[in-house]
Amino acid sequence: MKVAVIGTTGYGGGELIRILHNHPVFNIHSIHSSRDEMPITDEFPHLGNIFEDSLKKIDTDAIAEEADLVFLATPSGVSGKLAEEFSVKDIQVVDLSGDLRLTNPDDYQNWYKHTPVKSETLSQAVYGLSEWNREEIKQAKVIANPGCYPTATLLGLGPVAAEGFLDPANIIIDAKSGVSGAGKSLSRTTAFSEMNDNFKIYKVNEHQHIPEIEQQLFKWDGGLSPVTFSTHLLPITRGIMATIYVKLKKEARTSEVIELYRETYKNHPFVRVRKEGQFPGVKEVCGSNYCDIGVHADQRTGRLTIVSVIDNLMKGAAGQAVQNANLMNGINEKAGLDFIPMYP
Ligand SMILES: NC(=O)C1=CN([C@@H]2O[C@H](COP(=O)(O)OP(=O)(O)OC[C@H]3O[C@@H](n4cnc5c(N)ncnc54)[C@H](OP(=O)(O)O)[C@@H]3O)[C@@H](O)[C@H]2O)C=CC1
Ligand SMILES: CC(=O)N[C@@H](CCC(=O)OP(=O)(O)O)C(=O)O
Repeated sequence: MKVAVIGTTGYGGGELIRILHNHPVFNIHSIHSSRDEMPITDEFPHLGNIFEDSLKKIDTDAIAEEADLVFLATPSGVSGKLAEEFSVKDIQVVDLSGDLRLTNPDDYQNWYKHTPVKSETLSQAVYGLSEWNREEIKQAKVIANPGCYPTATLLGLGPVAAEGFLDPANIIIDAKSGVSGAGKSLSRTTAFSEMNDNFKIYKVNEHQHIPEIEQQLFKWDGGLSPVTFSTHLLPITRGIMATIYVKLKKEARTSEVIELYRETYKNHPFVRVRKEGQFPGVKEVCGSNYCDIGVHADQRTGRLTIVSVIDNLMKGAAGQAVQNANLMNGINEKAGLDFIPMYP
């Protein structure tokens, strides 16, 4: 199958090339940029002698005519416009941005401060949380690939939320991300001297991933209340850790919760649940599509601590995008993604 990538020169786009280069079914047919045509190696020298195609202009008619599937690794605001054009053409779309994730356009306007996409496009988009929406993804033509923080958070909360076990008003998500989560554009916050040897909270109670997390949580359990969600910048390149504190409606032992998580994810190869007493670190998933989860039920406070880690560029972006493209096309979910994490 022929695939095209737009936004190829970004971190998510670069990661798509790394995955797709070895994919058994998808062939990279064309790569695109909003800038002048140039070899991809001018932007990404690490691809030298491996993948040296030239970037082409973004012509949506030509792309849809030649390719079977397009990945949009473009910023919010840009992706939505492209998705509107592609959604009426004969091509599958996987969008890595936040433009198609929120079903309520007012939420999108409020949290992203951009004009929402047309309702005809939005209604085609299926939320691509692969482990929880598999059957819908298999039928989809347009995928809204989940955000990096929502992926870690929702995979961590899913088993207890979907069973209706959560005490509604006590959900606190303390999340931390590596700097590549912010993309490659220069900014004061991500400058070396600001970020190195530092640890900062940002977008306090106003992060754009809050409505995305709540949208899925409320789908699992309509009785839940708004969540507290905090984001921090870690002085590392890749990785997200979401440490989640919840209360369950009835007391449970750690071993019982682990059993629930293992049962829930038993047919999902990319989620690994740690044994009692063990918790994952971000390095244990780095460069891979895995989400690793550890849990502990504190008998003293009655709270459950859930720790969920992913690589933001893989399971949090390009990896899950390819996983969804696999599902959409009836290909083995692990195709192109069967990497052992880079360790140490
Ligand atoms: N980084 C991460 O961990 C995650 C990112 N995402 C989302 O994935 C998308 C890509 O993120 P990321 O790769 O980090 O971002 P980057 O900033 O690293 O790259 C984005 C790319 O988009 C292209 N672009 C910018 N403006 C335009 C435009 N007007 N028209 C067409 N293309 C444009 C640029 O390529 P060029 O200049 O060549 O056109 C740029 O390289 C974003 O929507 C982001 O929110 C989602 C989950 C995690
Ligand atoms: C570390 C860091 O800055 N991360 C970014 C993630 C942005 C992102 O992925 O944006 P959408 O999913 O909304 O498109 C942030 O917190 O805004």
